[in-house]
Amino acid sequence: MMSLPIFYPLLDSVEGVELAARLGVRFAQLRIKSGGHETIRDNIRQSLAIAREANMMLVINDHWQLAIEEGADWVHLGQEDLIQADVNALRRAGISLGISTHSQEELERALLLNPDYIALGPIYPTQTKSLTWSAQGLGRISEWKAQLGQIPLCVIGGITLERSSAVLASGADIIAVVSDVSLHPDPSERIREWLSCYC
Ligand SMILES: Cc1ncc(COP(=O)(O)OP(=O)(O)O)c(N)n1
Ligand SMILES: Cc1ncsc1CCOP(=O)(O)O
Ligand SMILES: [Mg+2]
Repeated sequence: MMSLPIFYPLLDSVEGVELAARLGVRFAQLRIKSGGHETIRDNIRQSLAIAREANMMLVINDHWQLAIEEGADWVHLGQEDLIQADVNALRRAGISLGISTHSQEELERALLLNPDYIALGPIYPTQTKSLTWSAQGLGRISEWKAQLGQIPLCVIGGITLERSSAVLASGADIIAVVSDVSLHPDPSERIREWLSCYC
């Protein structure tokens, strides 16, 4: 299993992808939650072109069909996305797959799909997404890690640079962040700070 970068920002626009690529981020996600089909396609196409040029791995969230059509290398799917998704079609297209999990049952279901990373969240309370799951806490990270073998463990939810050492010490391999970058008064500076800790 390939080793993936620690810092994994989730971005909601082509501009965000452009900024991350320019600053040297190596692994990022395009997470667009609204907009028409063709607008989303256009955003995916532009973002993939920017990422390719910068040699940045870009994960497409949710839009697995567009990801196949636009030649993406990575897709992230949640449990509800998996109900509709054709994972075999993703595999035939050579696409690597990250899957969200929040419970033991979801983890067992996700592992059957041979994922390229497993995400666990929310580790801490988050304002970014309304979830029925409460904060998992650091103990769950170690529990997940013990079951994953070589599969990288990505953690998400309320994680800040200040909390990063604790989640890594608990067994996380990858740290996904939204608001620690997007709500920072200076997102470029925050990305630089993350990269100075985890290049
Ligand atoms: C790295 C990572 N982890 C979790 C998620 C959440 O996926 P999902 O549960 O499908 O929710 P949405 O992001 O689609 O709202 C993620 N996108 N990335
Ligand atoms: C999409 C998602 N899935 C679980 S928590 C979360 C949001 C993470 O955002 P933040 O880093 O701002 O807490
Ligand atoms: Mg989703």
